[in-house]
This record gives sequence, C-alpha cells and structure tokens, in this order.
Amino acid sequence: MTSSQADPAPADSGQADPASVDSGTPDTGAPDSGDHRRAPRQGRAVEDPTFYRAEPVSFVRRGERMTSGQQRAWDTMHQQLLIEVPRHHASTSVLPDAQIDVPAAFDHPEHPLTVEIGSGLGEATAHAAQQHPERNFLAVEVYTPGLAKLMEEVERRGLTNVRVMQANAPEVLDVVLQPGQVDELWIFFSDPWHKKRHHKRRLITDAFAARAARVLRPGGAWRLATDWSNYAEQMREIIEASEEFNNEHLGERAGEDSPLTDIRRQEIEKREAEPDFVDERGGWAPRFEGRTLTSFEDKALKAGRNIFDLTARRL
Ligand SMILES: C[S@@+](CC[C@H](N)C(=O)[O-])C[C@H]1O[C@@H](n2cnc3c(N)ncnc32)[C@H](O)[C@@H]1O
Repeated sequence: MTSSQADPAPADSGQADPASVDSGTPDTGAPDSGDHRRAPRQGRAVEDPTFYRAEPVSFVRRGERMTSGQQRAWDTMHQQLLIEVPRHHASTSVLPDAQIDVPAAFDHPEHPLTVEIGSGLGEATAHAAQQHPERNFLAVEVYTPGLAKLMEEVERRGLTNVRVMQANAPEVLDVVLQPGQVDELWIFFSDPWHKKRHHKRRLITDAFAARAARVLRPGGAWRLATDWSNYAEQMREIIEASEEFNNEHLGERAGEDSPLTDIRRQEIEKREAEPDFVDERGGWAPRFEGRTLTSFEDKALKAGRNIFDLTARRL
C-alpha cells in the first residue's frame, strides 16, 4: 500500500511502517528495528524469522489489536475459514515439508481457485467472492486484524467460498500450493518499500515470478496493481523478462496514454517533475474490473497518484 509518501505508509492504512510496528519475530521475542539492510550471515538465514531463505520478508508485523467486532468474528469463524499452517522458524512461516490440501478446504474443491496475496482488510476478496460464487478464494495475509475483518465480511455477506491463510506468501507459493493449482493470482498494492535501500524487501521479484509460474495453471492470470510508479516499472520488467509469462497488454497504453508518462511529468512520489518524460513502452492493463475500490486505493487516488494495472498470462 502506498497511501502515504512516508516509507512505507502509516500502519492505519494497512501498510507496514517500520517505525511504528512491532517486530516480525513474535516467536522469538527478538527486537526488530525494521531495518533489514544487512543480509543474515551465511547459515543463519534459516533461524532468522525476518528472512525466508536468503530473502528479507516483505512485511513488518503491525499491531495485532482487533476491534470487538473483529475479535468476535475471529473467535466464531476461524475454525471454519482459517487453513492452519504448520510453522517453521517464525509465526508466519511454513514448515518446509508441510502438506496442505487447499482445494479440500473448500465446499467445492473442483471450483477454480483465486489466491489474493496481501489481502489487507480483505475488501477485494470479499467483493469478488460475492460476485463469483462459482469460484473459490484464498486470502493470504500476515496481518491478523485484516484477516479478522475479512472473516467479519464473510459472515455478514454469507459467503461460503472464502478461506484464509496467515503466512508469508513466498512460503505459501513454495510449499502449500501445488503446481498448476491456481487459476488467478492477485497482488494489489503490494508494499512498495519506497526507499532504494529497502527495494530488496519488495515482494515482486524475478524469484517471485518463478513461484507464481509454478502454482498458476497454463493460461492462468497473475494480476497486479500498484500506485507507486517505480514499483510498477519493476513489475513490468519482471513480467516481460519472464519466459513463463506474457504481458497480456504488451505495448498498450504507451506514450501520451501511459499512466507513467502522466505521473512522471508531475512533482509527486517524492520526485521532481520530468516535463519531457515519455513512456514509450507502455504495457499497462486497463483497470481490472474484478478489483473493487479499496480504502487504500481510494486514498492513493485522493493523494493524486496514478494506478498501474498489469496482467501476466501464464504460458
Ligand atoms: C499495502 S497493503 C495492501 C492491502 C490490499 N491488497 C489492498 O489493496 O488494500 C499490503 C498487504 O500485504 C501484506 N503482506 C506484505 N508482505 C506479505 C507477505 N510476504 N505475505 C503475506 N502478506 C504480506 C501486508 O501485511 C499488507 O496487509
């Protein structure tokens, strides 16, 4: 989420803020400064809960306090909705040899599966699940109040096609989901980690694309949206460099039609305006009609930022 120009956005926006959040290490009690610039020493990665393999995790744990409504929804709904995960070295990790049958957790295992990663408050999943009872939706998130908020919505709307998982997404893709099991993979407003020195914490990387490719069926869609232009360019680069995906809108919305051209000519996102900038490359998807306007996106729009959608089609 990038609803603020702070890096990252304030905790109440649903986005991690290293300065105001608690540690990513709830199991160990070890303090987490939120500054993960140093890679773990060789051999330590497996015990360091702020890393998965050699990769720093893309989140910092935020306050876990829930509203009374969220707490009630969690208490009454979690047995039905939460797919339990055997843990490894951290409370959001996944045991490397865990065996979890995700389709079997749904009433209709045969229905196509959409996975939303970083579902935040669950607005996109709840909306889409209501629109599409013929599909299954798995929300993957580390933030407990966000998952509880989604449980509240599932109950309020009477949805039967939603399940949730509280875990670090790369581990879910590596261990939990099976090859070709996913029909659509959604990541909307992934934490942008604005500062260059924090870019290594971004979720969308070449390695992540390989993970996404493994779990998506041939012809399946990986849909991305962000309001941070530099991250949008990184996502486009990763998709177009991958041999396992096609950018479904390659070359579209280029030049004067590009949201990148528009935003770069303005003084926004902590950058100076570049009046002569032209995005010759394009490749931006139209707004995905299945993506409801979340409170996060609404804030970004009100702050004057542009939204970049991308659709990668699994070859
Ligand atoms: C910026 S918010 C966007 C939330 C939502 N998609 C929306 O558009 O409102 C990003 C969310 O991704 C979650 N997140 C970040 N890294 C994650 C990871 N590795 N695994 C699971 N969730 C993650 C954060 O906890 C946060 O709620």
